[in-house]
Amino acid sequence: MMRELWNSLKEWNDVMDDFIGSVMFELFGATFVGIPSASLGKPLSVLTKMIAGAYIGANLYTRLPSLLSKKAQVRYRLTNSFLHSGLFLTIKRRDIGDGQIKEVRVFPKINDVKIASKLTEVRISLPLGMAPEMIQQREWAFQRTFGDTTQLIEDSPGHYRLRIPAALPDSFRYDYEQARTILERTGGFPVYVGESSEGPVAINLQKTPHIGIVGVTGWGKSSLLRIILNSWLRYYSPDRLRLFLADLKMSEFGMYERVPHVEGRVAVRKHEVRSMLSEVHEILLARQEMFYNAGAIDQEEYEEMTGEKLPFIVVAIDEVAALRKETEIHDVLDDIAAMGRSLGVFLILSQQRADKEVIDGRLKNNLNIRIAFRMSDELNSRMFLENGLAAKIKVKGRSLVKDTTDLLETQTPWLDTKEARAMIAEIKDKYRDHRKKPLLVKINGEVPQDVELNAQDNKDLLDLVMQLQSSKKDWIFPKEEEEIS
Ligand SMILES: Nc1ncnc2c1ncn2[C@@H]1O[C@H](COP(=O)(O)OP(=O)(O)OP(=O)(O)O)[C@@H](O)[C@H]1O
Repeated sequence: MMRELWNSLKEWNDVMDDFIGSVMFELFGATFVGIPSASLGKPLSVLTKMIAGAYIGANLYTRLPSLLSKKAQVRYRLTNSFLHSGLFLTIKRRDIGDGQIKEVRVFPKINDVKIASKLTEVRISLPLGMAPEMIQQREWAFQRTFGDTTQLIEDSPGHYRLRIPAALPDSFRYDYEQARTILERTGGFPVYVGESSEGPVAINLQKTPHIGIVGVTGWGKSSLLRIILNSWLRYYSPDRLRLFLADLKMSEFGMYERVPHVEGRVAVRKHEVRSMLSEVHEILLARQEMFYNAGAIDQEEYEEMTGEKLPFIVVAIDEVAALRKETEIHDVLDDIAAMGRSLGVFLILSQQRADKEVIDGRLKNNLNIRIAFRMSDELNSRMFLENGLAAKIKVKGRSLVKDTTDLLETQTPWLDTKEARAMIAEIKDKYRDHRKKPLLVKINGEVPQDVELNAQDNKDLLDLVMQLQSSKKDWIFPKEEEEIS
């Protein structure tokens, strides 16, 4: 009871603070703090105070509604952050009262505040004589005031925009329709990565290829992989999407075994990953030749020229750090990272840390989409995102998504394993009789354009692939003189 009373008193006190601050701000603008009224010269003092009183009264009367508005609150909090971070110039002026020279502070000018349900934007311009670095080096102060994902953007020299995204909910359920809508709207080869305060987020992998997911254990990496894969499996047919999955923790990807979009078995041992990647490498080289022969520079152009749609190929590896000593594997990953975009082959690599002992610099540089859940410390976060914000994440499933330009705070919708399995069962059922085109069957160096397999052949081929993989052998192709019966 006492605590509640105390809390409401504190709340009231905060509101009053904000209110009084807003009044002062609205009346005197962002240009002056320190009003020199206390030291007014005797003869002028009464008169000036009367004028000031009348001015305050008139302003209060006309501006009261706007003083209580959210915009005024934003202005007040921003001015406060200018003040506390030292973002002002100190200039000398003559006091109108006593004629003495006094120091006054000149703050950046807040030109405009726009508040929408999902985003607040503030336009700021610098006063004459203020160096741009002064504001650029104080993004931290705005983040402290308005939240970690606040961004300062330079619109033109001396003119800045502060983007303040609305707060995200801590947890909400996965809704496929929401994912589908944004996948459709994004186009290319989109990946759905969660919800930001501005709505659902999808990124076109054809433009920004390869994803790195990092975060300490238990903060949402697997749950993100689940929503990425499940959204894709429902959105694409196996003729448009093929997955090569490796799960070195032997936990998350088990549920995707025998899904028609998934090639072979999920690799759980290093030698299985090696053999899986040698297959992907074959595909990479074959596509390279195929596109070259057709005179196409990438998958998009090849499809346009030939009218033939090829499947997007994704290699997803959960806990890639377990492979850090496997140079052969890393060579293939490097090749995919470097050439994969144009050939329609993409990587999703997930791990707990991002330092160079775990993932080499070249590979990391090619992971154009970086998604960080909570990270162990600022240094690690800086290495991955170029800022320390991921170490401050306090909500499970909350991540920072950085593509080549933007940094967005997102929340992964929650899809529990039971629901994910139910979705997968429906997908398996939907494609039960689907005749999947083999991704690549290399016979005597030829890549057949159209191989029709019936359901039994398809199953036999799949069983053979699985046998080969589980017997730890690499691909076996028939010798030149052998006939295929
Ligand atoms: N998007 C989310 N919304 C709500 N809760 C979540 C979300 N993501 C994760 N959690 C909570 O965090 C727990 C751990 O999540 P998850 O297994 O995805 O973490 P992880 O980073 O993959 O961990 P590990 O590396 O151990 O596999 C979940 O069981 C769930 O309770």
